[in-house]
Amino acid sequence: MAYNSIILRVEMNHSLLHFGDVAAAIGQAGGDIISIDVIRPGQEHSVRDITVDVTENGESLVVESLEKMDGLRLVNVSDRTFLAHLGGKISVQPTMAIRNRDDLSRVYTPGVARVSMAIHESPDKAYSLTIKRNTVAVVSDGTAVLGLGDVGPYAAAPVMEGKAMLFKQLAGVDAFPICLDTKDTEEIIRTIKAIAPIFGGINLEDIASPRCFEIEKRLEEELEIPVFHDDQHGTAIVVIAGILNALKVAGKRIDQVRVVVNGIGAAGVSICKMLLAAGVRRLVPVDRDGAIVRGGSYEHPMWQWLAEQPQVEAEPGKLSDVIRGADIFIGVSRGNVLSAEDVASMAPDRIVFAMANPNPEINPEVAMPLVKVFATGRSDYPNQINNVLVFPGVFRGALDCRARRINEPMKLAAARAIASVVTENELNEHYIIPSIFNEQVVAKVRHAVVETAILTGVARRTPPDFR
Ligand SMILES: NC(=O)C1=CN([C@@H]2O[C@H](COP(=O)(O)OP(=O)(O)OC[C@H]3O[C@@H](n4cnc5c(N)ncnc54)[C@H](O)[C@@H]3O)[C@@H](O)[C@H]2O)C=CC1
Ligand SMILES: CC(=O)C(=O)O
Ligand SMILES: [Mg+2]
Repeated sequence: MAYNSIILRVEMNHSLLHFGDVAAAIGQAGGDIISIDVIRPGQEHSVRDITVDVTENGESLVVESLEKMDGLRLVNVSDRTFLAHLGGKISVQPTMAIRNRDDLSRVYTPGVARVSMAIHESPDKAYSLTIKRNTVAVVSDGTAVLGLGDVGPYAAAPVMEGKAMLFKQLAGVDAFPICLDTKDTEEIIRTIKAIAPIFGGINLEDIASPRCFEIEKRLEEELEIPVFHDDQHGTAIVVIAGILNALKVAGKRIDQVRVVVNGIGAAGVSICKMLLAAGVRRLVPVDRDGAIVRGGSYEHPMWQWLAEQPQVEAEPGKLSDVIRGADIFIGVSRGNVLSAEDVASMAPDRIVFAMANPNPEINPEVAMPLVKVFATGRSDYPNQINNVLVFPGVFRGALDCRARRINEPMKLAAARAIASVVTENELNEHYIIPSIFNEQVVAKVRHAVVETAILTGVARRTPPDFR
């Protein structure tokens, strides 16, 4: 069950009610009291902040029940999630203070001019003398934000700020959100190329398909820094990591399972490609109109590519037809598109990854009793399959070895590294993927990425710990 956390500021008249009455009313309305802070004590009146977890639609029930109470005034209701966003979630900090004119003349004019000329003469020095070596742009046009769809660049910003926080906290990478007010492929490419000089890497985020494929391909060809579409490759890498471990739990082999991938957009295409590279022999890609079949003809270039792969099944049908007998369902589509009957029709010891955000393809409470292994993209259930396990370590590694690009062997190595964090002894149906707070994740992904970049010749520098 998903929860929101709210803070209720209440003023109580003690001649008419006690705190126990208020706590009971909150409990009866479905709220779970987490903490109580006395803001203003008093014999006759007091003011308290009560922090309460409520179900996604439960806030109004709690508020209504308190509003009905004699002797209680509800001063304010605040949502802790919104409070965490006030003023945005990141800021820029200088690396030194400017305390006097001497400092000023070194970090700014006239001293800075010598540094500019040094970079002008030798552009590579941008890596040692500017923020380039540790800075990534998180770029979105706001057209496929989580599973919310085309909500625009302003609404995309909180998600991109969140990604920037995670880059910094988990991997020490300085990431900056760039939300573009254009949906034009050429303009997006031109803009990213124009801002690239200050960045050591480009993380594309929540850009709708199919334009995301062209944007990434062109930028990879035309820029000398790594470009990585997180929703495609970050997601595919973490899915492969999860599948490798889930198959061990289910006692199945990757070359023997039948896999249904629902939602063949940015994430779905990349997942399908990586599943094929990892050895899947029976694949059923499904989008809104049903299965994408071998031999079919499609306008979408990546669907056409899928239709030409020998491992893709030729049988047409809607999701509820083609899911019958499948060993694995991977959803990267929309919330609530998979029914309990669909899941029950799959093969025994089935694996379901329902990864649409924020609402998975099926309610976890409904699905969990029906499957061997269940995972979502969310942090409030076991087995969080989320690309946050990937992008911090991948960019840490790519920046440290100054990789020109992030190639397929580097992605597969990252997936294996994530899977390896869960040891054979620890592995079980509720623990197939490590937590994002497990410190080994970034370290192992970084190591795998650097090692493979060096082996495949895309590294332009060998980090000291690899010499
Ligand atoms: N857990 C994680 O780490 C990640 C989760 N996601 C989630 O996956 C979903 C898709 O993300 P993207 O690929 O970036 O979006 P996208 O917009 O590129 O692709 C979504 C695809 O789903 C299809 N679709 C929509 N409704 C469908 C239905 N009822 N049945 C079958 N297909 C349907 C669309 O036609 C489209 O092809 C979103 O909910 C997103 O939040 C995406 C990336 C990472
Ligand atoms: C996690 C993520 O990147 C998404 O849901 O779009
Ligand atoms: Mg995303």
